[in-house]
Amino acid sequence: MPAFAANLTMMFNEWSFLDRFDAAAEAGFSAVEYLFPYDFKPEDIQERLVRNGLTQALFNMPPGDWAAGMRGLASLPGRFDDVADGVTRALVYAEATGVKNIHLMSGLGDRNDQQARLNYRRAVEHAAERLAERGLNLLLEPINGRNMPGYFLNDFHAAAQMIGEFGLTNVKLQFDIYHCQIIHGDVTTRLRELIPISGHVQIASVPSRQEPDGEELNYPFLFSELDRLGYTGYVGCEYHPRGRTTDGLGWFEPYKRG
Ligand SMILES: O=C(O)C(=O)[C@@H](O)CO
Ligand SMILES: [Mg+2]
Repeated sequence: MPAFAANLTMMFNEWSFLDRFDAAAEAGFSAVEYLFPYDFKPEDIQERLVRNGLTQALFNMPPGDWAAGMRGLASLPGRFDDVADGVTRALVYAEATGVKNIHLMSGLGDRNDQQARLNYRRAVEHAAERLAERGLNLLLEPINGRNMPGYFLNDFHAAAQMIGEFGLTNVKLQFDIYHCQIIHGDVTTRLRELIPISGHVQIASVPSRQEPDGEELNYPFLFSELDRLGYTGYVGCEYHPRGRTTDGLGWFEPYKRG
């Protein structure tokens, strides 16, 4: 049975950010993830994790100016020093939270542009080396172009090929099933191919990106498939609740912490 992490950027928005940890634990989650911790003190996040017996499953490196439309810096020209600073900042939060997986967003750009590919490779290699010193994984996530137009890493096959070329044991795929269904479809086949190189899985219904309890994908089947494939990482619930978060947790009943 998969272990689920509540995504506190999207779920439990009825509470302030720090109170979402308490609400997720109360709802039966044993782990949490979110996009960015950087507006909060590491020790305050640590206190909420410890108080609630929660595992920190994942967060992202600083993405640049999100409000201005930046979606990561790794493939961008002239931003290597900012990527390196972001790794330093993320590691402070890794130390406080005990997280084992950190996602490096690629940024917007053309994956066929040779210079962008070189920038990306340099950023990934730098971040991966520094994370490896602490026994952490660096995750790379393909994101669909409808949600993030112009995103550099917008294809699962290209991501897998790059991960193979980089050849770094702590660089892994972040397999967001929602994005995979939109980009490629044939999700079960992709899981069978790519779970061996994946360090984290995320879920949402398609097309609404709401609770994983209907629409295009049969999640109970996919959860069993993850078990059959021997996946032991977390499954991040990266969805927008239709209404109150707790009202939409019927799908989670069989999986919740007792
Ligand atoms: O958008 C997604 O999907 C994510 O997982 C976020 O972390 C943005 O990268
Ligand atoms: Mg995702």
